[in-house]
Amino acid sequence: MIAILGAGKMGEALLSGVLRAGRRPAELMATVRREERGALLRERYGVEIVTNVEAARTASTLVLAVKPQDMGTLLDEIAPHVPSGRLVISMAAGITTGFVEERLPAGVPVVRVMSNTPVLVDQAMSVISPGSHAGEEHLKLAEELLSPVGKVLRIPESLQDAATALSGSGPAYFYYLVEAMVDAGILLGMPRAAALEMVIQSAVGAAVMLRDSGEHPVLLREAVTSPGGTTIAAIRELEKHGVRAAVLEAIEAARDRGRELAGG
Ligand SMILES: NC(=O)C1=CN([C@@H]2O[C@H](COP(=O)(O)OP(=O)(O)OC[C@H]3O[C@@H](n4cnc5c(N)ncnc54)[C@H](O)[C@@H]3O)[C@@H](O)[C@H]2O)C=CC1
Ligand SMILES: O=C(O)[C@@H]1CCC=N1
Repeated sequence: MIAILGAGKMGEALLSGVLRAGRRPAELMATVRREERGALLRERYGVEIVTNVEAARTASTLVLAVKPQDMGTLLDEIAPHVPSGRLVISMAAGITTGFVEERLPAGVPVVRVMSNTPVLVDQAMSVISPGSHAGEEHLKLAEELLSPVGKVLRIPESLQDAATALSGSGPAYFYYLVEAMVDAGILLGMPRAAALEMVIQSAVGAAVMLRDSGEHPVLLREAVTSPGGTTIAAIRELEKHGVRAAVLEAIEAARDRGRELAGG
């Protein structure tokens, strides 16, 4: 039995993905804060909605999907009810396995995961790290849970905040770029719907080429950039406005914010 504690955006996305991957609703349970949310999840997925304490007592795998700021309260609530041998998977940004371990009974295996919203379309990037009591079998269980909804990569926990900044938040940066490009289309007099279609298809085409060609992104960009042509005129402006430096600083800021989150 897998329990998702705090089934909000990420928790629901994982729940739906696990069901798409073939698990039965009877193998899953979820917890929520608001009753209406529970009713909606029960109706949408047919899963049982239980209390955090019931989930902790019953499920063999507990997936903690509340916001980092709510993690301490949730752990204090479930700690007396988590029997040994349970696997605890934490999905929260910034929360270390040490933070979880010190609030749970000694020896509980904890795996830290950073996934992202493309879980919803089975294209997530999930990076996982073991806590001090998690072994190969626990990492395998986490991989089993996450691989049907995307790629899974093992990394040392020291890189988790960087992964959060890169791939956890990553989809937001691409959406932001798409928004800005559509605005540029509007500036140039393009109807919004047409601009959006062009930008989305260019993004999908570029993403599929990146994933499937095996070519380095620099080579793919160079192939678009004709001598004396249009693309280099745009690239010159991007360089002039320090877009690359802005990306480096933005992702570093996201990493630093992740480091602060466990502190509240
Ligand atoms: N949104 C994103 O793109 C990503 C989020 N994350 C992480 O996933 C976690 C969840 O994020 P979201 O799904 O975006 O947040 P969310 O706010 O949509 O979901 C959290 C849910 O937990 C519920 N909750 C809070 N305390 C509770 C408690 N004590 N018992 C039961 N339910 C409780 C809330 O009512 C809410 O529905 C966060 O820790 C975040 O850092 C990770 C990767 C990407
Ligand atoms: O913005 C956040 O804090 C969460 C973590 C990664 C993506 N969203």
